Amino acid sequence: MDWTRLEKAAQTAAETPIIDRFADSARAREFSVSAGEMLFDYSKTSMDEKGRALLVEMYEAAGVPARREEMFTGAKINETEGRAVLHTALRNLDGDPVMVDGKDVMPGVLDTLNEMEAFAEGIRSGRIAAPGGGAFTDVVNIGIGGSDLGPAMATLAMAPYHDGPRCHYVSNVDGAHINDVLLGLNPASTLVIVASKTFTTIETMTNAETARNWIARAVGTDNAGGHFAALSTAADKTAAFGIAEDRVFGFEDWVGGRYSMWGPIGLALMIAIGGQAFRAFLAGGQAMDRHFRSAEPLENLPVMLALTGIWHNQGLGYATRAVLPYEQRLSRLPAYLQQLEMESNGKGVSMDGETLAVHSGPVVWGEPGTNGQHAFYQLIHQGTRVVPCEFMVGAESHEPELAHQHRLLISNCLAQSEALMKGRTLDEARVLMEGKFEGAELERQARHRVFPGNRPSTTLIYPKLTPFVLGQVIALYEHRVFVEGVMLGINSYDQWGVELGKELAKALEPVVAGEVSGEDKDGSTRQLVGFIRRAQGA
Ligand SMILES: O=P(O)(O)OC[C@H]1O[C@H](O)[C@H](O)[C@@H](O)[C@@H]1O
Repeated sequence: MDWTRLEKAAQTAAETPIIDRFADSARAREFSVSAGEMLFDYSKTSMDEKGRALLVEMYEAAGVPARREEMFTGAKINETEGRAVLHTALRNLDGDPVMVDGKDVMPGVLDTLNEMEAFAEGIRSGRIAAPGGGAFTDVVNIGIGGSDLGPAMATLAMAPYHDGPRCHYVSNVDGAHINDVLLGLNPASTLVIVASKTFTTIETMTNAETARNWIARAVGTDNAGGHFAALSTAADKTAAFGIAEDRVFGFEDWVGGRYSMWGPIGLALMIAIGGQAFRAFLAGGQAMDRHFRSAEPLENLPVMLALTGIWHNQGLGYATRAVLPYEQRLSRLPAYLQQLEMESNGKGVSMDGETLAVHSGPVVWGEPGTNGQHAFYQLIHQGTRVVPCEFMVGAESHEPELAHQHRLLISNCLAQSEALMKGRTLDEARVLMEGKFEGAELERQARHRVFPGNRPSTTLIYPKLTPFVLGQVIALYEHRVFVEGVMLGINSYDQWGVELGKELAKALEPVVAGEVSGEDKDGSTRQLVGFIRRAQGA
């Protein structure tokens, strides 16, 4: 990969102010791409035709199209774990064969989907009732990371379609989390879903134990099992926990945790919105898969989203990107994308173990607009670092009676990208302040009101945040991560970087408990443990 060539091309292109590019009346159209009814406009960036051609050349040279076929057809592209990467099979609703180790995985995927649906509809209708009688009123999903963020994000996003029992999510090992969630619930009518791919994650297993005690105290140990279901790849461990086989929805190791909401990990979402809406969500993902697999690079939305990301991060050195949904119901999307993007592409070595020649994936962060405007946009507009912004907004809302609010929302979204690009010159700021100040004070006041402008942003517009559109958006971001990962030459599907902390936490627990001295620890760690133990009166 000729990263130096990209850096030079990007720096040269960035010398032209973004706004000047609109002298070409075709700029907006030519630097936009659509998939279905969704439009991605990347014209408010410094990317020019030459730079884009280079990016496409690099995309081809990295072998992305061939790798993409390998992913869709079940090759073991997660090389460090020797696994296929087949979350796309979970939304392959037509059941076209997908082979792993010579076996078609689709019959199993579709059977599990049907079983999940039968269970979810049973819970929704009350046909599957609590052991003491009566329908379940509340569902508590206990999981963390990929076993939490997807369904939790989507349950919020799909509020207008939520007609099933209330759904709650507990992830943190901090006892405050489960305590506060359970506080308002009636154990006799609560279903607990233990969601863990491995069924070994300490946070989840600890919370599951707490929930089991809470249920058992109220309904008796014998009845507790009827309040549980499990989502996991580890059938032996779910059985050992005491969850009946017909309450376990399994999946295979070729589904990564952060890619797993399309299958059993999406059960709580399915209970919330029903099987039909959940299938519409899958269909949205499947539509994006087809688009990604067949469209030429310049017509390919995930590819262009990825190439814009590479342009900003590896080309121009912008270390972060902000995801700014103008959609309150996507309030957890930035957190979801943090795991998806940073756990996938935050790697320092390439697939073959060599140190990366360029920076890995960027820091991803964000909040919904307009909230962020009243908080951190100050830095985005006037700070010394450039933060490429990814805006997204629906043309329509679910609240037709509040159309004026939606107009305000859209106007704010579009105004922000316009303001970032245009900025405000010193002359303009001076004119604004004339009459209020004069002389040196006018000069000083004006300078504070200058916006450098020329700050890049992209905007994704979709018709309305339906289950289908949510599926498209999530699959879009998954494929963007894939393309960026292949171009960087890394394995986007392992996560060794989370292991060390887990190991050390395990070793520290007896030190914190005072059972082990901790003499081998560094001075800082010893000091912190000592302080905590004294504060606890130990
Ligand atoms: O689903 P689980 O096996 O409980 O894993 C939950 C999460 O924890 C791990 O540490 C990984 O970093 C995540 O990728 C994963 O989603």
